[in-house]
Formats: sequence, C-alpha cells, structure tokens
Amino acid sequence: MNSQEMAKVANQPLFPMPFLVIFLVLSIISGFGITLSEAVPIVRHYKWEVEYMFWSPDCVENVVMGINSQFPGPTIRANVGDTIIVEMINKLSTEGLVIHWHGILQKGTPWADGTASISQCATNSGETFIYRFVVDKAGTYFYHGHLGMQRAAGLYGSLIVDLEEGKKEPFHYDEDINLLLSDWWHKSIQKQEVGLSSNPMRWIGEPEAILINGRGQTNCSIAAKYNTSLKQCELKGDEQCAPFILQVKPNKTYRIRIASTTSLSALNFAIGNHQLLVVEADGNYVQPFLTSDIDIYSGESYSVLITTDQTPSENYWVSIGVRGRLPKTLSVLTLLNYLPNSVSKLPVSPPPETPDWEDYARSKNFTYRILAAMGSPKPPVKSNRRIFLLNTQNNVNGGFVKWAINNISLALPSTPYLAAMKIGINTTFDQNPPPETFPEDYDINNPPPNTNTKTGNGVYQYELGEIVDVILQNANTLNDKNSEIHPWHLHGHDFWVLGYGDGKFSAAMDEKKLNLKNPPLRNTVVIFPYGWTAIRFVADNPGVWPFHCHIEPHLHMGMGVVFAKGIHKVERIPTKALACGETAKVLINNPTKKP
Ligand SMILES: O=C1O[C@H]([C@@H](O)CO)C(O)=C1O
Repeated sequence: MNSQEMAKVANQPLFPMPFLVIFLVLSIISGFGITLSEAVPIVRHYKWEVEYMFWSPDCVENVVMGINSQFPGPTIRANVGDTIIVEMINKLSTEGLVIHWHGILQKGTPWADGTASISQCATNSGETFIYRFVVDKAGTYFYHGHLGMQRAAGLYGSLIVDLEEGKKEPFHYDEDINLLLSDWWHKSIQKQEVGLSSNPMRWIGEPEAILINGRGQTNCSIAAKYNTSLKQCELKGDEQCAPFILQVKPNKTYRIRIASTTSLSALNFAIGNHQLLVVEADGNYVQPFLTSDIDIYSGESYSVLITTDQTPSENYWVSIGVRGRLPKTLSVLTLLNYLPNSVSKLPVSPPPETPDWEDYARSKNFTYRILAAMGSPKPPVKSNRRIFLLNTQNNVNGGFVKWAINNISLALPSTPYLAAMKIGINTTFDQNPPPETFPEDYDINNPPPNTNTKTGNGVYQYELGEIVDVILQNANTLNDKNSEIHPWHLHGHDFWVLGYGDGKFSAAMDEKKLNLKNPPLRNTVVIFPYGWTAIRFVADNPGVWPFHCHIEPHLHMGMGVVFAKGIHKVERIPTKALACGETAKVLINNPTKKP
C-alpha cells in the first residue's frame, strides 16, 4: 500500500485513529495477517498476490489460480465486527480480477462485493484493488473469483467468522475442522468458456475430480481394497493431492464446517459410523437435526457436529460423491483419523455409499428438514411485491444455448451497474426493467417453445426496505424429459426460504403452505427439477446485487438477474471501482462527478 492509499484507509471512520496508526505500523512491518488485541474490533490486513501457478490438485499437474502461492487461497479467520482489508494484487498476466466474499452482507460497502461489471471494474493485470469490509455475522463462508469462470480455475478459499471474543455458540464443541469442497476439470477455463459460447455449444462435461481443501485423486481410489474394479492410489502423503485427513481425538465433539464452491456438482457428504448433527446453514443457526449424510449444493455451507464415540482403535471413512447429475466422477475419500492411530490403518468397512444421484425424494427430504433455530429472526408476515422467475434453457440467436429468466438471458454490461447508477449514466444498460412474471400458460413440462428469448441486462429496482417475495420456477430444459437442479445465490442479503413444491407454483394452492413460522435464513437455495422455491427478503441494503444460479457455467450462460436499490445512500466508492467503461469517460471529463 502506498502512503496515499494508507491515508485513504485511515480516513474511514469505523476505528479510532490511534488504533489505526498502531495497526498500520504493524502492517508495514509484517505485511499481512495481523491480529491485534481482543475485545475491540480488529482490523485484519492481508496482502494477496493472485497468479497462475503449476499445481496438482488431483495428482495431475495443471495450472491453478493461486493466492500467495497457495491453493486453495489462504483462510481468513476473523471475529464478528472485525474489518477485513485485502490488498489484492493482480499478477495474472492477461486477465482482469475480482474477488467476491460469499455470504458477507457488505452493509455500507456494496462496492466491495467483488462482482465484475456489477459492483466494480475488474482490476487490470498488474494493478491492485483494496477490499475493505466488516464481517458482521458469525458463520462458515468462503470467497471466490466472480469474473468469467475464474472460480472454476481454482480462485477460492475459506472465510470463517467466529463470534465476538467471550460470546458462546448455542451448542458445545471442542474443536472445529474446516472443509472447502470443489470440483476440478483438466480442461482450462478458457477452453470451457469457448465451448459454452460456441454454436453448437460444447458442454463442459463432468469434473475429473472432487476436491477436499483442494485435494483429490483422478482415476484411482484410496479405498480400492474394498472394490477391485478401482485402481489403488499410490500416495506417500506429502503430495499436493494427498488427502486432507480429519484428525480427531476420541470422545470429543467436533464442529465440521463444510462449504461448497463447486463449479457444477451437487455433493453428498457422509462419515462412516458417525451421525451428523446439522447446526448451521449459510451462517445461520438451524434447528439441530441428526442425519447420516448431507447434500450440499454449490454456494451453500453447513456446520455439523460429530461425537467421536466409536471404537477408538479404528479410523473411519469420509466420503463425498456427486448427486443430481449422472456421476462420472469418483467419490473423493479421506479419513476421520482417531489419534493416535496411524493413517495407514484403513477402516474395517467400505466407505459409505453416495445415495443414488436421481433419488430426488431423498434430496428433498434432507432439504425440507432445514428450519430456523428457535430465536432466529422471523420474516415479515406480508410482502409488498412478488416476482416470479422462470428458469429455462433456450436457443438464442440461431442456436447458441443459454439459460434465461423470464425469457431474458443475462449478458453483463461492460460498465459496472453500481458505478453507472451512482454517477447517473443511463446508456450502459437496458433502462427497462425485466419482466416480473411469465405467461400463465407456460408449459414447464416440455422443452421451451423458444420463439423469442433475448439477451439483456435490465435491472429489478426496489424501494429501500421493500419486502420482496421471489418464486423461482423450474422447467424442462431443451432436452425432452429433463429438468436440472439449480442453487440460487443472492448477494448482499440473507433470505427466508418460505417453501418448496413440485410443478408450477399456484397462488391458490401453495400460498397457504408457505412457512412463516420458522423458515430458515440462507443466502443460497436450491430449486428442484420441475419444482418451485419461494423466498422472502427485505431489500434494505443499498447497492446492486446479483441473484443467480451458482453453477459457474450456468451463470456464464446467462442464468441470473440483477437487483438494485438505494444507490443514493452508497458512499465512498473507491475510484478504482468506478474507473472503467463509460464511467471512466465521465470522470475524466468531469472529475467533480466522483461520488
Ligand atoms: O447447461 C447445460 O447444458 C448441458 C446440457 O443440457 C446440454 O448439453 C447440461 O447438462 C447443462 O447443465
């Protein structure tokens, strides 16, 4: 950070000046990761260089996006109320860069949400962008790239927010273990992107490997002993692809934090012989329930408690496999290693089997059990506005395969929305808001008639404080008798999940079934094939916020919408977030326009 940028950081009003001076002095000395005294909110300062590097996530050498030469990127661990400053240096020689802080609400800092073309200008090669935001809710989160398909290139890491010092969780555990799940392709994201936008489209296919904390194996299993059709992996344990072992002591309670940043895959997580007590979803406490396994969709996170009360002289399998799509990828395995047993001691029984990928009844049963813990914030009893979002896969412009919402496939503008709205430019995106519903007679059980789907970039505008219901409606894809699962993620807000149902949402039939008593708060929710999902949120966070399918290729194919409100309330947007496209021209010609 140069002295001007430091002064800029110091100008922010959140922290007493003497505190900031001490922090800045210490940060110059050590460079990153400073933790100061307890009790007062802390500023945690990280300096990250993002760069492609050779890596072998699944024992096959490839290139990944690394941060400070690490893959996955460094874990950020903070307490509620802390300020995070990430000085992000783009060392990718030929690409722009942004980082999104998934699940962080960014109250007062919408410019730090890290979405290219939406909250900020992508940071050019060689340049630095400083993210600065407060983490105001405890929970299991992560961060990832949000430009093109950079997440699928490996740009991700964990972000864990603990309660304030001295505060206690509503459940007991002795230690926690953090697992960040992802999926991995040998094909570069450049090749994936070109395939998706070609006519005919070339689909990315299924991943070569599932990774746990960036580690997995392709074409071999560490449990081949139990299944002779598989090849045994030969690993010494010090390889980049060697399994991440969950080390535990007998007769303790562990909180296992599980977050999924997969590009595509829905996953199932199970531990042999151990029940999982689900206690957290997306940074919100849930009514605890016991289960043998969990389904986790891209963009979601869970905490589960396990008690290590099984035979202490044994180790146990941890197994993660693909659901919701015909799996072509081997389940990834690792060990729950009861110390002091050796990791070479394999469990006595075979690994837990991933449930059948098509058993949606089972997936729904798990998902429907997630309800808010007692004492959680309740939704307002009525909404002011309801919008319906029909999800379809369509042919656009003579055969390009896209995903569309109410017949519009999102194509982001080159000038970020937040900058354009703040400066008052109305030429950079479609000023007509997209449709709030779809024709009542739309047949969700057949491929779309596909007459007039368009690409577009209009915005749903809300009054600040408006209470909004969204009904996400799934439908048949372009293929006969096919409908897919989509996990939808909202930026800048948590929402209440009021309900799910099969078929088309009917106000007359379904309205009364909505759960206003204990709906879970989340930032990501799934729509099941041919089904609908209803959510409610309060549009109280000034900014521009995407709401989109978290499947990376689906977003890339247009599966998202953009919400905006209260832009007049957004202050102190850093120049670097504004200085591109049409807003750069306005600022150069008229610097007084800088908000
Ligand atoms: O968007 C997608 O495209 C393919 C398929 O529908 C067409 O090949 C697939 O499985 C998706 O999820």
